[in-house]
Amino acid sequence: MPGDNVTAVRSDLEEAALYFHKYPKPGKLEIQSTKPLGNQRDLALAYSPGVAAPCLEIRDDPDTAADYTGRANLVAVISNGTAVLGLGNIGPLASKPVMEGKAVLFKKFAGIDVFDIEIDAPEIDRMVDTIAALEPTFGGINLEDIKAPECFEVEERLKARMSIPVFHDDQHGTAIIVAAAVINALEFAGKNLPDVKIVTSGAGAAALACLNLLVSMGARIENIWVTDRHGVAHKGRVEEMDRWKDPYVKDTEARTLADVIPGADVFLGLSAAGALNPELLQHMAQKPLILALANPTPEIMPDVARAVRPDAMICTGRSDYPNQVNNVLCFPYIFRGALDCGARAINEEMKMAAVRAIAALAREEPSDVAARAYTGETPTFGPDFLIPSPFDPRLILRIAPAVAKAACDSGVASRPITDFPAYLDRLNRFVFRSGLVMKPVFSAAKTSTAKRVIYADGEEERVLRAAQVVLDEDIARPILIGRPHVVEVRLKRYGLRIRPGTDFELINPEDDPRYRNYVDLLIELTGRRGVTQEAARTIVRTDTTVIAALALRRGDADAMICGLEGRFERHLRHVSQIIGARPEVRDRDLSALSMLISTRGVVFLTDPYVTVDPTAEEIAEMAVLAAEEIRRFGIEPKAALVSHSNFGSRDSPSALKMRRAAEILRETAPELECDGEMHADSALSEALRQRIYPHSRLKGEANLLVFPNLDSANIALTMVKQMMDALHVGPILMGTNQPAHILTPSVTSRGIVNMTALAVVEAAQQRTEA
Ligand SMILES: NC(=O)C1=CN([C@@H]2O[C@H](COP(=O)(O)OP(=O)(O)OC[C@H]3O[C@@H](n4cnc5c(N)ncnc54)[C@H](OP(=O)(O)O)[C@@H]3O)[C@@H](O)[C@H]2O)C=CC1
Ligand SMILES: CC(=O)C(=O)O
Ligand SMILES: [Mg+2]
Repeated sequence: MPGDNVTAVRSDLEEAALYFHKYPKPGKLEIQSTKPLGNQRDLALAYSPGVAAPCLEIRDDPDTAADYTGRANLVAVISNGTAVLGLGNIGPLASKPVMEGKAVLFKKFAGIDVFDIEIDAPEIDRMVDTIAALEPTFGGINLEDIKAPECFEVEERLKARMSIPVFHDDQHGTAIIVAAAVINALEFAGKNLPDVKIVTSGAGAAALACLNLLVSMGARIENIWVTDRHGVAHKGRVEEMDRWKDPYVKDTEARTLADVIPGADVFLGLSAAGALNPELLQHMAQKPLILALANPTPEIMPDVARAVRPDAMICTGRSDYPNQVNNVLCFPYIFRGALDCGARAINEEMKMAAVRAIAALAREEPSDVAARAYTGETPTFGPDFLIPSPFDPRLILRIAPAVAKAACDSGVASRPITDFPAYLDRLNRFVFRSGLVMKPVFSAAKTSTAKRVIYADGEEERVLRAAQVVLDEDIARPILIGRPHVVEVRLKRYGLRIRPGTDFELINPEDDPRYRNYVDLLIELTGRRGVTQEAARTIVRTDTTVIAALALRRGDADAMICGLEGRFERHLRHVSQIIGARPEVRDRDLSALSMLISTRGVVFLTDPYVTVDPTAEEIAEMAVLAAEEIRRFGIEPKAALVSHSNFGSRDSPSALKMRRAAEILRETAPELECDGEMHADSALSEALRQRIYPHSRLKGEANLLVFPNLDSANIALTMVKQMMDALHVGPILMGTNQPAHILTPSVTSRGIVNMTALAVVEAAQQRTEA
């Protein structure tokens, strides 16, 4: 009955996905203007009468559309809804969430703008005519979730008619990533592509394109067996046969998947949930490769497959298991490369370049920067790491240039790239501008050996929500300080699944067995500063920041997070007294670093929270500590000592202080790319800096701004944050003897998760150094 499924019990993930899509605004994307529209003049430029000028330029020279409109960076993700994931023919309207999803992935991973277009066109002619008519709007067409065999003819005819890349993602995006996984898996298993037996479940868009690409790479047709819902594609079969399946038809008595799977080296599932019976795996060859790629539920779940074949290499299309073989690893970057050189098509050379780049990236030794980012825990090439993770920031840096180069070499680029190092530099800047900057920290946190994070504000809704996320994501093992009855009621109220005891440890400030020890430690640490026995007892009962710091100091936790309520200075006083400073900064104040992530990029600021008026020596030290912290993100620091004076233009005390700090840094930290004193705009613009002082040691854009005092740093932080709608990660407290962070009352639950990941990475690093 229609609507029956509405009453079906939804999983937590389904509930969360519905909420995610509905709030705070329905859907996943919106249009944003890239030009100011603040006054009459702007209106006259953007719209009538000014807009006529670019219109006429484009009329006279169509190539200038790339200069005057967003077309060269705009892709259409188009579906008719006939094969949506593995959900089948659910229609164009119901496909819209998937297409919006592809659109945001294009934007996030490769900075490409997308209009998602869902068309009511089940028939080939209508689909082709509709899509071909869109050519003036777009720089490329990404066909999505259109069923076989119609998709093959649609793509063929559009490629012939259109002069922009037309790429059916489910065919070629999938084929490229499958080919990369196959290359790497076979190397690991010690097998050769021409010799391996490949059996498919599915003979649709994705499966046939994968086979065609593997054949072009050396797989032999006689070793390939294709099955679908009607069984083996065999000679004489009439059901669901077409000219695209014909090359794989076998003259055979075999009829079912069970008949053909014995001895198979590769199972390629691009069909539907549960299509592979686990028992069949027993008959596959040694070290088989199982690609169970149906979405959202694979042909077989990895743990079920692993139980039957411990020697297997297993891949799925999902993000919650190792080896995610999903076309998201390909489509953003192949289009990035194609658009950047104005490719008129995506040809075989470009596809092969993508295959090689992806396969090579999985085996690549981590670069210095990546190794730092992953704190040496980068998964290395092997059965559980056959292909890179979708969040690897190097994907765009490897795939896009390889694809663009192949386009230029094969003659399809209308704007060939001549300076590849400069192109790579541009892509690098994109990586650091996107929120991907937090990803290496999350990866490192997941593999950290020091995961116990204690939260002073354990009754707070934001902390409870963050605790749920860090547990789900395996980032940390939370210890919450809070009264059990309060925590319990709130967990229920917010619909959170985590429970004390089983999922996290709870310290009851009113009654905890460790209370005596904590009081003794506090007296020991502060006794000489006049804290009496009675005062210590009261403090430990009432101040959760003190409890968190004492727990950390005693080794009951690896890192602490506090500061959601009350004044920063109060928390800082406790942290300073109980945790203290690292030996090398013991005679100085602690300091803080903040990261701002906006659409314009990532910038770090120090010190917006702690030291009111630091000396030149303290400023130099802060810069060194901040640089160390920034390297944790896999970013090479470029520091500017900012001032109202620009390279000696003023001689006020604070200008002299910053000049002196620059001198100290030149002597004590020559490896740090750093200069000053300078204006903030000179720091952020190489062109401006060059005009004033062409010999600066700082090249490109500074990513670390070191301020002369608390006022300037804090005002800059809050102003930029507000005006740029930037995400604040921090404050990151620097110089403490153990990882301890004092957040601010305005921090969001997402901010707490970010700081937790960072604290866990710091704790792991300290443990390694100890
Ligand atoms: N991981 C990834 O990156 C990708 C995964 N996919 C997944 O692959 C699957 C197929 O997508 P696509 O090729 O675009 O769709 P198509 O509709 O073009 O093809 C589906 C194929 O699967 C077959 N099939 C369906 N159900 C079964 C079953 N129970 N047993 C055996 N065969 C079956 C169909 O056979 P018949 O014709 O007899 O119905 C058809 O051959 C989907 O689950 C999709 O999510 C697709 C692209 C990328
Ligand atoms: C990943 C994808 O494109 C699909 O499952 O259809
Ligand atoms: Mg798809």
